[in-house]
Amino acid sequence: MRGFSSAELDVTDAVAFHRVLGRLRPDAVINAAALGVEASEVEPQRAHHVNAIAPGHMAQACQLAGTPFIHISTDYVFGDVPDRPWRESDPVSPLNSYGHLKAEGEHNALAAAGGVCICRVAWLFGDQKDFIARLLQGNDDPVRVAYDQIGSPTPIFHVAKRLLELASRMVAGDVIPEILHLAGSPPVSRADWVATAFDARRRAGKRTPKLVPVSMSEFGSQIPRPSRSALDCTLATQIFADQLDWQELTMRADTFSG
Ligand SMILES: NC(=O)C1=CN([C@@H]2O[C@H](COP(=O)(O)OP(=O)(O)OC[C@H]3O[C@@H](n4cnc5c(N)ncnc54)[C@H](OP(=O)(O)O)[C@@H]3O)[C@@H](O)[C@H]2O)C=CC1
Ligand SMILES: Cc1cn([C@H]2C[C@H](O)[C@@H](COP(=O)(O)OP(=O)(O)O[C@H]3O[C@@H](C)C(=O)[C@@H](O)[C@H]3O)O2)c(=O)[nH]c1=O
Repeated sequence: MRGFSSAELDVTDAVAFHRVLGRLRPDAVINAAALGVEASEVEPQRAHHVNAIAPGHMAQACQLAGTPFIHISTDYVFGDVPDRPWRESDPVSPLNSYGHLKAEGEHNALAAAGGVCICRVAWLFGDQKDFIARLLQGNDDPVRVAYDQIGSPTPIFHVAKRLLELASRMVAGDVIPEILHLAGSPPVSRADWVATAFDARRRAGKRTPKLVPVSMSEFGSQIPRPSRSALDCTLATQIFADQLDWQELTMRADTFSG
């Protein structure tokens, strides 16, 4: 497996991508490059190139080379409406620039080529830079966490393994859905997710701040976020034996630093 930083390969540079593809002849390409929620508001043009345009030309180049292409997308392509987890077949309904650009990136990748799988993940954790790790690295005590944002926390290393397995299956010629939800189950509020981690840390005798559940509106962010973006991952259980469980890893005291 070979990973690239943006300095080694700028995904917005179609010629450079084509050259690397020709030189390395990879079995498959997984594109995780993106600008996040804040950056997509602050640097809209760069975000448009990375999040929306690049997936299209990468998919096209991969198809020409006969290389399966997996593109990582997000729960934030969805908005607020249904009171159930979002299915792959639901139309996108993004609320912020990041969500709009990621939705455009999905569309461009699928329009450009076959041999593409869009994998939507959500609320990634387990790299010591995630939401809970950041709460623990800060000095706030108590920490205030939204009880009214419901989503699908997704363990990074477990989802990475599934992405590699998916890539192998695409290489083997298996039929894979064009869009696949690969996120943690069951749906949970941000506050309950954090409470699960904090309760386990407390039991393990680790320093743990007090948790105060608050509403999303208390953060007064200028950037709208979906209050219900949990992903229905039923389709993935037809490919992988079980669901991705966020609870076990959230309760492991060494998952989050601090
Ligand atoms: N974090 C989360 O909770 C979620 C993330 N996702 C998706 O997962 C993927 C990874 O997100 P996350 O780990 O949060 O993001 P990070 O911001 O941690 O990483 C994004 C990566 O994109 C790279 N990148 C940015 N611009 C370019 C470019 N022009 N060319 C090449 N690489 C570039 C960066 O490389 P470098 O550092 O070298 O500049 C960085 O490694 C994204 O597609 C995101 O949309 C989806 C749902 C949830
Ligand atoms: C700082 C803070 C935020 N919040 C809430 C407000 C808001 O709803 C949310 C914002 O947290 P974050 O900044 O981690 O979340 P955000 O940038 O919205 O996270 C997203 O990242 C992108 C890349 C994705 O694709 C999404 O799946 C999701 O993981 O958390 C709290 O509850 N407590 C806090 O102390």
